[in-house]
Amino acid sequence: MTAQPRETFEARLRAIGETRYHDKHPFHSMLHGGQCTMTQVRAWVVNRYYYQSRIPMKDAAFLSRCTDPDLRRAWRSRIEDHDGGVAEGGGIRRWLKLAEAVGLDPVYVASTEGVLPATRFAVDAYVAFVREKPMLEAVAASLTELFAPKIHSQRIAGLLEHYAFADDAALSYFRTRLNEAPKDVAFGLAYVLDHADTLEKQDAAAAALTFKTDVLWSQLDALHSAYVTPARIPPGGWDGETGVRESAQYQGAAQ
Ligand SMILES: O=C(O)c1cc(C(=O)O)c2c(n1)C(=O)C(=O)c1cc(C(=O)O)[nH]c1-2
Repeated sequence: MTAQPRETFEARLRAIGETRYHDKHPFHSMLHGGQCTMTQVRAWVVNRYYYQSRIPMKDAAFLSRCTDPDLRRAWRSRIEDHDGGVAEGGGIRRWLKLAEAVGLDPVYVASTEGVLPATRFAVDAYVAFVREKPMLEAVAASLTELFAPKIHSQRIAGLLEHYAFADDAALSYFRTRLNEAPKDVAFGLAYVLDHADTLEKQDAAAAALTFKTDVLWSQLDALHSAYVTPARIPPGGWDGETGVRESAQYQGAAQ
């Protein structure tokens, strides 16, 4: 079957974000609107660390299958963005700065103990998807980043306005992503538009992007179910206390 015209296919991909991206999730409205308690903010930081920690692993899985040196060269900066160098670190270290700012022990957060089972399943499914699926689908799955700069900007503004822990140092992860993501997404989008040259491949790429929106949405469903009243923390989930520093300034309700 004939492929959709490039513009129609791009609009189709963007429409997936319009309807399914996790900026529409109620947990994000609470977080960005200042309605989260500090326990809920900490639960988000603990769980989202797992996603951060697995992103460079999924990019390494991608690179391990990649036979084209040009594609490898373009892709490898994603790992550098998250891991950085020994001295300065990268996105993972910046996420742990956020963990400290909200009163969590970064060693506890980095241990990934307390990560909700559903978060683990969702994130591990993303890594497995990138390891196993055709390269086109693996790239297409990363295109949720098309929609990430908007949510990162909303998050910076919302956290600064509503929470006492938030300052430029605590939020440096998100500011840095605003600079890093556009180059990744421009490359990824061009790759998908160029390589999805049949309707079947376009359908597969759209399905991969939809799958990825599910990966993101499921993580927030897990948080909402565990930590928003009527809270139901599953066995193994963070208990709201472990890893909270005694000196944590920001106890109690959102501030
Ligand atoms: O805060 C967010 O909502 C958000 C979403 C996404 C995304 O859409 O997958 C990423 C990020 N942040 C992010 O910081 C990041 O480094 C990242 C990498 C990837 C990816 O799939 O390779 N997505 C995302």
